[in-house]
Amino acid sequence: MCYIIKTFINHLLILTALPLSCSPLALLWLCLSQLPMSYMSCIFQLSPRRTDVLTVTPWLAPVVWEGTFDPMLIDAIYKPMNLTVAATVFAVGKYIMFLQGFLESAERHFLVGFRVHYHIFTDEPEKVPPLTLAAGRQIIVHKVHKLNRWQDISASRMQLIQKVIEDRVHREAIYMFCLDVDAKFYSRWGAEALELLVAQMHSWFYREQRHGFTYERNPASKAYIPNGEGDFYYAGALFGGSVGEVYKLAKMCHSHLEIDRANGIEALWQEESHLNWYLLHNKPSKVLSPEYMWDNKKGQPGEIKVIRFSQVPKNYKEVRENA
Ligand SMILES: CC(=O)N[C@H]1[C@@H](OP(=O)(O)OP(=O)(O)OC[C@H]2O[C@@H](n3ccc(=O)[nH]c3=O)[C@H](O)[C@@H]2O)O[C@H](CO)[C@H](O)[C@@H]1O
Ligand SMILES: [Mn+2]
Repeated sequence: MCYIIKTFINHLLILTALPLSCSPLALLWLCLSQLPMSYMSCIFQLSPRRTDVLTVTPWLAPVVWEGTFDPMLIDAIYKPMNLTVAATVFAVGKYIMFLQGFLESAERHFLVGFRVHYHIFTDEPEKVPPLTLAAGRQIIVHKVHKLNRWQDISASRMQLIQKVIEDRVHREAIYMFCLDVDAKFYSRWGAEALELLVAQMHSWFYREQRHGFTYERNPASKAYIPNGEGDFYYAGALFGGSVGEVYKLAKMCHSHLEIDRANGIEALWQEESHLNWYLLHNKPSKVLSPEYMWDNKKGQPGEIKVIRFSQVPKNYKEVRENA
């Protein structure tokens, strides 16, 4: 505290020592640009700015909402680490139409200033748009077979995520995120999302009570969550964390999907149901607010100060295989 007061006094002294001919804007800029990190964090962080939403879980994981973090401070901490973050994106069948909008908007808002490896899984590699990416960022294309049912395409992601981590991501990246392709970025989606195991409150369920969540309710399924249990309803469209944690998650969800399949069971929301089971038993160390994967169909209620990433409206019958 002493240090901060001393720094503040120093800044006042700098100000008074400047020639009066300096414009007030230039003075303000000079003053702000001199502020050390500790002083900035004192200004921006030490009073609760969100009291309208849950900002910490009962297991003490932060819930990231606009206003709960200082983006400059976050970047100042993470950028010097020179991290590589992998992102898996599936664009199979007609979903290839979403890829360009996804990638172009990601280049504007997704972990800007970080090294990002986009792992694109598609049955038509020649249709991946030839984009020029920012320095340190690259696209890696993986050819996959198109499965017949959209449910299988969506669920097959767990197995392919597991495999790509084994093949290369474990030595190429520190963190990774697994993202739906039918969405666009609109605003900063940054390093504040990095943690060991990261999940997102589903935009349709963050105000619901537990009994309203669409968990799998069949006790014979490996995704079964009994009534009265559960924390949040997490989105299948976005999860991530350290490469090691995502590997454990994908491997277990894949194995549970296989066990269910062998027993002739398909959970209500396929891999999303298994993801919710996994996250109930392995609590995420950071929870992202619905800002991080919104659905514009819901408008913009007061607590959503920023829409960072949001689903593109689509006609399911047109884009999904065998819908
Ligand atoms: C916001 C959210 O939580 N979305 C989930 C939800 O609806 P969604 O409507 O978001 O599912 P979806 O149709 O977008 O499918 C999920 C993702 O699978 C990929 N894909 C799917 C079909 C296809 O023909 N080609 C293709 O590439 C693509 O990356 C897509 O973004 O339910 C799905 C159940 O299966 C998944 O759990 C989604 O993550
Ligand atoms: Mn989607």
